[in-house]
Amino acid sequence: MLKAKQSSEPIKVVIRCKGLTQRDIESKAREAVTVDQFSCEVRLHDLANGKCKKFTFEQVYDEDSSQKQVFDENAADIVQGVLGGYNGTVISYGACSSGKSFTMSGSQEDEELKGIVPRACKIIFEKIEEQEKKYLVKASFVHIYQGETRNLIGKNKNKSLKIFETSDGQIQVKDIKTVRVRDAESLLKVYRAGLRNSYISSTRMNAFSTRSHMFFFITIESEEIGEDDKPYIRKGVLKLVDLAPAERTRKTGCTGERLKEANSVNSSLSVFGQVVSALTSKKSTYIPYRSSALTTILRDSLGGTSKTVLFIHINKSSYNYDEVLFALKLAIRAKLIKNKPTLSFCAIQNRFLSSSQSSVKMNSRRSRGTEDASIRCSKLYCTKCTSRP
Ligand SMILES: Nc1ncnc2c1ncn2[C@@H]1O[C@H](COP(=O)(O)OP(=O)(O)OP(=O)(O)O)[C@@H](O)[C@H]1O
Repeated sequence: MLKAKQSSEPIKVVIRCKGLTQRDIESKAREAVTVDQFSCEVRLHDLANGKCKKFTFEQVYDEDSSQKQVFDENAADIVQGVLGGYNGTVISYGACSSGKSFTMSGSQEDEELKGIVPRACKIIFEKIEEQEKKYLVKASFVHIYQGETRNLIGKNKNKSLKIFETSDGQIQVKDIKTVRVRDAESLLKVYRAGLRNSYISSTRMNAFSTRSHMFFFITIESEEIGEDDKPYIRKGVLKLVDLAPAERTRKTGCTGERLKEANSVNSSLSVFGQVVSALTSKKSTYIPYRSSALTTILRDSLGGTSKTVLFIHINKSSYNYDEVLFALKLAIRAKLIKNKPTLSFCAIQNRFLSSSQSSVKMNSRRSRGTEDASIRCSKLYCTKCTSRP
């Protein structure tokens, strides 16, 4: 694989605030966070002693931000990049009930409240329709529950899947279920089917709290004829990641199985924080990606070749002061992570997408047992890889 020198760019860190809930108001909580959307400053007020901490980011959304605005200004470019042959990642991080799933999934019924995933599904096929090229779109949906990676779709949902590294350094999930899709509706159907299988429980903070880290992968390949009249393939993988909440168990009041889940999530999020710290510290010589399944899967997204947006969600209530401070400190560090987005553009020996099918063309080659979540070059059809500006 020939690799041109890629320029590095920081990952984009976006703060999204959620206002006081009825419950906050009833419990006499006050707003501890104020936002200046023009200067992109978040101010965290310690109401007990009148002190205020200030943090500045590239993009900050107050509670009145619309789902469309959030998608258009942050995720649309990532989706466009994936259609063009880059890997792209959107990560939704935050404490319990801070709005992570609202940002990723949103409402299924109300068009205006639809989140990033349904909007991405729609726009992918709108863009494909505008092109002359042939496309192949595939989806996978896995989650990490109590440290184990499992399919959220397909038959074997209880099987623990192995994550491994190939000889050329790619991270793969063995036996990941992959579905080929022809339109936005089928893609969204895969997502919804997976969501129905996800683990959601009621906690003191949220009646529908996510108990596992969820990864929806959309792989897009397109075929085109290059300037040398030979066929080429572009391949990009979109990772849409809804993390389980960083949770103070004394606040959420969980016990038994819920407590085990929370401890497992907290430990993987702690490794997430360590990876962010290691990537942004001049002193560190080792990045502990392998210390959790979560960071192993996210290796390409944090300090790798993906274009990445990290949403940090915060509750404005004074009740959440400690969690907000923790999340903002993580966000400030994450701003310093640099990725090197790399185009996957491979010459192939034969055209592999049939011209008799419309819009999205299906690949006739046999599917492999293992599908890759972050592959840059499939040896199945690659004769050489190169990069284009
Ligand atoms: N920006 C927002 N505007 C309006 N409602 C919101 C917003 N963010 C979150 N909500 C509402 O707050 C509630 C909790 O949000 P959500 O389930 O997305 O939180 P979460 O961070 O995913 O929670 P958990 O970590 O417990 O799974 C939901 O009812 C959701 O609709």
